Amino acid sequence: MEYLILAIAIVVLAVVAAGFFLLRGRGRGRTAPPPETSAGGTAVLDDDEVATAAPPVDVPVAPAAPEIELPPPSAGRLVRLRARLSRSQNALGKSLLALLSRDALDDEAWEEIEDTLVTADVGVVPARQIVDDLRTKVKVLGSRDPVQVRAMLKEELLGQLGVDWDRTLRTEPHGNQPAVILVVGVNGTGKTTTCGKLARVIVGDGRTVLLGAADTFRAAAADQLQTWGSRVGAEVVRKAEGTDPASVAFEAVKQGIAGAVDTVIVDTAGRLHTKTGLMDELGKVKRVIEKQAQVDEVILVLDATTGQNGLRQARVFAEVVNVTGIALTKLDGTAKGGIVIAVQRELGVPVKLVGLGEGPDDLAPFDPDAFVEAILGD
Ligand SMILES: Nc1nc2c(ncn2[C@@H]2O[C@H](COP(=O)(O)OP(=O)(O)OP(=O)(O)O)[C@@H](O)[C@H]2O)c(=O)[nH]1
Repeated sequence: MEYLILAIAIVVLAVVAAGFFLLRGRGRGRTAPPPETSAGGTAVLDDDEVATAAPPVDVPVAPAAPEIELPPPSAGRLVRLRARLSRSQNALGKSLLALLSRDALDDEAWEEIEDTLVTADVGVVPARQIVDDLRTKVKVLGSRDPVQVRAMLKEELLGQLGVDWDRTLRTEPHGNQPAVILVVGVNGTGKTTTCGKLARVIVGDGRTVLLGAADTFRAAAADQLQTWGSRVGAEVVRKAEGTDPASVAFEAVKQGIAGAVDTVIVDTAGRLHTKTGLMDELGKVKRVIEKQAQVDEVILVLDATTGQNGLRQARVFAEVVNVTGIALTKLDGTAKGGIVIAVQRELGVPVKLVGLGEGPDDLAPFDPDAFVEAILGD
């Protein structure tokens, strides 16, 4: 009996002990799990914590500095743009070659050749001279195979374009002064665009440029120039609309000297109502620049699509300022490439630059050989 009571007591004790340990174990399972971490080790906050966390702070982002572009150098530009030149001028070369290759080169054929040249804006006098020269050459040549005819025409066109002109654009600083380029021309010819493209050519050649927005007639012209300048890191000097253009030109050259810039390009207005006003203004701009530095180039911008009208404008500008070179724009938009011959003859100054499109790098130094090759095709 005593044994039975002892056994029951042991069983009761065992059950009580088991119950105690069981309850303890469950309580432990209810303790908060350790916080999870994201892959980066940052604690992931639960909803309550999110509600009490500090609100996100807007960190001010500095405006991105405009990216400075590095345009291609001047060398080889016309070769790169040759396709564009061929597209616009090839028809002229093709018809001249076809006419010159005819079996019978009678008076009628020569007249057609002359007409083709006049239609391409070569000008009446140069067209007649080209025909006379070609007639003599054909007589000397005797037989005419296509290769000979092409070589003969190339020689004649090169002679008319003038291979001996100095077409160097003086953009290099001298002494401790920058080169100064004054850009003149009627509004709409592509003057401001040419200033911007020229800045790219010079920067592409490894030099520094400052642009002077002396076309104070139109605020948009200065804005346009500013956009061109900022793309290549060129400083732009501008003043309020209506300011005396000469004061802008003066300031631009002054800053160019102070900043040891290589080249200062000054854009001018062309929209003046009287020729006298235009003369006075351009003359003053030039004189004021010359108080501090020499003007190395006066570039006249002409729109190739305006033909004889453009030549008339050219004459007016040439009377006002001593033009040292011509920038012929929009040559991609006309088949009348003969204007190069006409304008050089008219003004007695060389075409130094040609515009072949609206793209920022569609301005090239003029090279007669590449030009004639593009006209004649392969
Ligand atoms: N197709 C073609 N368009 C050109 C060329 N050069 C300039 N242009 C365009 O001609 C238009 C007139 O150019 P601007 O530079 O504004 O003319 P602007 O003479 O300076 O006139 P303002 O700015 O009023 O002084 C623009 O749409 C140019 O993109 C070129 O070589 N080919």
